[in-house]
Amino acid sequence: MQRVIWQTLTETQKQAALSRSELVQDGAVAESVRTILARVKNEGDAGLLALTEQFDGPLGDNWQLGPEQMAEAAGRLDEALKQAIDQAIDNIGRFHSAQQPQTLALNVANGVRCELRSEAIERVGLYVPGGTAPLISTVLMLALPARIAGCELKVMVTPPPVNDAILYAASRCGVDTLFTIGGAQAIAALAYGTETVPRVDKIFGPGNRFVTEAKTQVSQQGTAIDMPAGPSEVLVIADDSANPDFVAADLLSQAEHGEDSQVMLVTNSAALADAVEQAVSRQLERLPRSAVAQVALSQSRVILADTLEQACAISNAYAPEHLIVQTRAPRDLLPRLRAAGSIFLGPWTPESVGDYASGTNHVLPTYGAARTASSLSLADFQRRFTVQELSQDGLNTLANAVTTLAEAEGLRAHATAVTLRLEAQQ
Ligand SMILES: NC(=O)c1ccc[n+]([C@@H]2O[C@H](COP(=O)([O-])OP(=O)(O)OC[C@H]3O[C@@H](n4cnc5c(N)ncnc54)[C@H](O)[C@@H]3O)[C@@H](O)[C@H]2O)c1
Ligand SMILES: N[C@H](CO)Cc1c[nH]c[nH+]1
Ligand SMILES: [Zn+2]
Repeated sequence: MQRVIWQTLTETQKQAALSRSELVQDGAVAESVRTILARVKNEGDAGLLALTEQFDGPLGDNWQLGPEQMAEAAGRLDEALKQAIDQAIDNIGRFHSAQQPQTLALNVANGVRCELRSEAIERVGLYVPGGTAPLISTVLMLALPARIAGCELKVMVTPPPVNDAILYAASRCGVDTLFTIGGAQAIAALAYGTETVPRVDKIFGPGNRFVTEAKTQVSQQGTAIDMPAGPSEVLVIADDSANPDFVAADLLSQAEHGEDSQVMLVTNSAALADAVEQAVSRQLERLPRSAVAQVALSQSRVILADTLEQACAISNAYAPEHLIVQTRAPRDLLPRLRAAGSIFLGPWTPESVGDYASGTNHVLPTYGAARTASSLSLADFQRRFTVQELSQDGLNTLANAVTTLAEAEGLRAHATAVTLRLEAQQ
């Protein structure tokens, strides 16, 4: 990890220190994704299967699985893994069920009733990554809120080969159909539909650069998406009270996701920075995915700040997907933290708990989108709409305001829709 002293940097150097990994910003990805999307749009299943063979190997005939085939996986799965999935389902289910919105209804004036209602988005596509690791937990993060929201059709896609744990999780969360397809070609199939894959209204889920770019491109063509949820990121704010081994483990837990992951340490203690770097080297030796983590670390930074207040400002400027705070009084910093997908407070809250089982959603905005985008929640699977109903008295109360504003805008028909009704009362 490259070390920088914040106070000594010029503005340009500060921007460079907080830039995303070069692998994430590769311009060639957009071009190849455009070609992949066009091929699936024009050729349907044939294009989809050819692209799958090119990037993931031959598909075979059983690339579509229904509820019965998913349920069969339960019999083949290790009991301990089933229990872990079940415990995670309990907590994620609890946290997302509690997010159910109440219908809002009020009389804003006498005889003028306004309501705010929510209803589930009908057909949703759920992308579960599988290129480097089969993300069983992502099945839960997508399919549980979709089921709790009441989405009618839940189509899951994941790169081949699919394992029994993914099938079990999908079955427990009520997925209707699962296709063993991945990458940009799977996003294209969900957005445009093919002879076999149904077109959906909104696509959810994280993925690598190709998947995230594909989501961005189809969103510009009319298919809704959740957010840019790309390669994993974590920023740790720590002071000299932090345990360097804990900090190192948290940094490595995101670095091992992929070569384009990015991890940052911001600290006001040079001694802690030294200790964390040593701990990272020690822990790397025992990591099966050390080669991947090492590439991610080479694009990552240790930033020395003067104060914790400055550390918070640096974190806000970077807007990380995950933000871990390991300081003497982590909650005290919360009011200063303005931009992060999910925040983890204190030494006993590793980011991994949010990845798997605490109950919060691990699908989170990356690339700095946390400045304005939110972590995935039940609301993303629903649309809100308003209802209004006026009594005759209510219309009379509003008539003057509406006709005056309509005339001021030069929109006579708008005014007439009201005045006609006033005349009808006489
Ligand atoms: N932000 C979040 O909320 C969040 C959550 C979980 C995971 N993630 C991230 O999701 C990512 C998952 O990535 P992954 O690669 O493991 O799985 P993935 O399923 O996203 O991507 C694998 C697919 O990419 C396609 N692909 C690979 N190389 C290609 C190429 N050269 N050209 C075109 N297509 C190609 C293949 O079709 C393959 O099936 C990781 O970076 C992880 O950090 C993010
Ligand atoms: N950290 C990932 C989100 O960036 C989610 C995940 C799934 N499995 C392990 N981690
Ligand atoms: Zn993770």
